[in-house]
Amino acid sequence: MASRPFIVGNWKMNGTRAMLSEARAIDRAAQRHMKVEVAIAPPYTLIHAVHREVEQIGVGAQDCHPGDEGAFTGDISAPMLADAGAKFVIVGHSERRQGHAESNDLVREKAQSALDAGMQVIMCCGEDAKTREAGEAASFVTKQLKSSLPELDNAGDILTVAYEPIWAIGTGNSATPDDIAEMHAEIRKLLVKLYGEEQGTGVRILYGGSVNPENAREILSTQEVGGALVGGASLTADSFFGIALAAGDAPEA
Ligand SMILES: O=C[C@H](O)COP(=O)(O)O
Repeated sequence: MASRPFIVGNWKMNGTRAMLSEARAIDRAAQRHMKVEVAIAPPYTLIHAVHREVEQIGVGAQDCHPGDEGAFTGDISAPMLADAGAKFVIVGHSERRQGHAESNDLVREKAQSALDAGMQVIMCCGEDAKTREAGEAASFVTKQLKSSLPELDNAGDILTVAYEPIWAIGTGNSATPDDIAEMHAEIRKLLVKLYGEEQGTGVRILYGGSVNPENAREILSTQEVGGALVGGASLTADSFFGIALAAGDAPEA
């Protein structure tokens, strides 16, 4: 089982070169707090620049096309991302699944493409409010995940799962520790079933959805939470590192 908590900032469609100073500040803080693994996924336009500026943190992408190259105007392939310095790709984020009508099959192809290009994958999953209210959150998420995950021999080394209930994203309304623990236990069961005991328990399961420096400690000490996928609060080094500090017992910066 990977031991260090993994704190990933998803900058979404935010950031110009002016944000490179935040990336540098996050990197400096990460160099002082090695008990936590820190990464950011800036927009495509900043991946190479961030990669060149940082030493300690991981740099990844927020999506990729499933193909390697071709006539796909506006798309970016996994090999291009790897070439730009990306070490991982987030796939299946609800903002892609909903806003771009991405199916589980497409998400799985994207994940495979990222892995083929030598990168790791952060696979997102999560239910909407209606599904949770209907009491179907666990069955929805496990089905979504099962259909989105590629076949793997070494899942523990190259795969991270991020549980992000859609109703918690950007709302200030994070899921309760009990709800998170319950869902992560279901996800862990599925991972062990798909990849076997050793590899399945090695996959880190992140929680995402309104994580901030104030609620991070409670969320990150919840059973089976291996880290956080952070949106809004990852946009400044101060708030993002407040979360990273809560993830470990590192001294204050
Ligand atoms: O990828 C990150 C998640 O969508 C969470 O976003 P948030 O922290 O702004 O709620």
